[in-house]
Amino acid sequence: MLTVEPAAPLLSIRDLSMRFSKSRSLSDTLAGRPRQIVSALNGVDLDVMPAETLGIVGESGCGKSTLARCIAGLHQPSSGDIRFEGQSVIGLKGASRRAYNRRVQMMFQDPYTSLNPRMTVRDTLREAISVHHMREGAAIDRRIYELLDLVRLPDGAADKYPHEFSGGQRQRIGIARALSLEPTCLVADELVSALDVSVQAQVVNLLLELQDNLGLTVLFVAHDLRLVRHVSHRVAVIYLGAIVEVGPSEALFSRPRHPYSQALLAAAPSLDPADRRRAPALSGELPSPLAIPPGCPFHVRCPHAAERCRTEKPVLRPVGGGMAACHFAEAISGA
Ligand SMILES: Nc1ncnc2c1ncn2[C@@H]1O[C@H](COP(=O)(O)OP(=O)(O)OP(=O)(O)O)[C@@H](O)[C@H]1O
Repeated sequence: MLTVEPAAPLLSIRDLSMRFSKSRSLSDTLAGRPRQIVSALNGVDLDVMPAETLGIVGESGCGKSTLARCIAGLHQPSSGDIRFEGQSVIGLKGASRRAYNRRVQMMFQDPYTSLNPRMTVRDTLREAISVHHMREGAAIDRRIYELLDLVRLPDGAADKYPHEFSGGQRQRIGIARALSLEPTCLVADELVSALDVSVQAQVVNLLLELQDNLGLTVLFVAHDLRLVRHVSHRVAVIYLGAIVEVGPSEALFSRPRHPYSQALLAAAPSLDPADRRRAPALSGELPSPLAIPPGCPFHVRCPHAAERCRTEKPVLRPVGGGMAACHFAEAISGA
């Protein structure tokens, strides 16, 4: 019988932690108080499959951007491993670091701040293409028009400056610049949250089309759960710097297994009212990442917390068709 091997992950993240040391106020310094440590990521385990769109959701301050930046090589994690096509990328230097940086491209909320206002689109794209020696001579100009076509901008856009474009068009230029390096993976951190809703849909649909046509892997970090549901094949839910649930998008949105995912979805005004009836919306404040609760980090806000949750940290384990880090996931989600 023919057996089909499951595809190997493009990115494999294991026990990834990122600690920042908080800058001290003058009075703390004078009093000789030590610097405080912010645990932005606390043992993230996550696989990202080739050509999938993986949504990353969680409350503000849960560590979404820090995770995105670690994956894109903009932060050096404090511990743990990130493997790309099976090879660790931690501590990469020189040509191998440049090759990784080319293949994993980060895109930001406001490309205006990352586009040089004194450079035309042509110069911006030419610079990106030349730095990585992707093309030479006349092939660079041909590639510039190809890229503009890919992001649905007219040829005339090449000789304009960033301020001559709308927010949505600038976001397209940001995407074209990322694509100019022929990446394997795009990391989109709140890519469209600064845009009007109608423009958001256009940019997101363009991203979906490119993802499909070019076989890109996309990490889609966003607050807007409806948007995440629309674009993602799978979704990872992050809480206080750890993944608490990951699974196929439709399954996760229709039947979340972790009480945090249940509460997060219940709190989202835009989702199906049937989802909202499932669980009470989030209560209490997000604990400070300076002092993460022991045991299950969610127990202080969890309506189902039991004694075990206060002492024993749950591991991410298979539940239903996905994974959840809750001792009682089956009982509370009726699995
Ligand atoms: N450079 C830094 N120095 C100190 N603390 C940081 C730094 N970057 C992030 N943090 C802290 O790490 C935690 C996680 O931040 P992060 O920006 O990753 O969260 P987030 O989920 O992306 O939030 P948001 O949705 O608001 O962007 C927060 O407490 C934040 O204050």
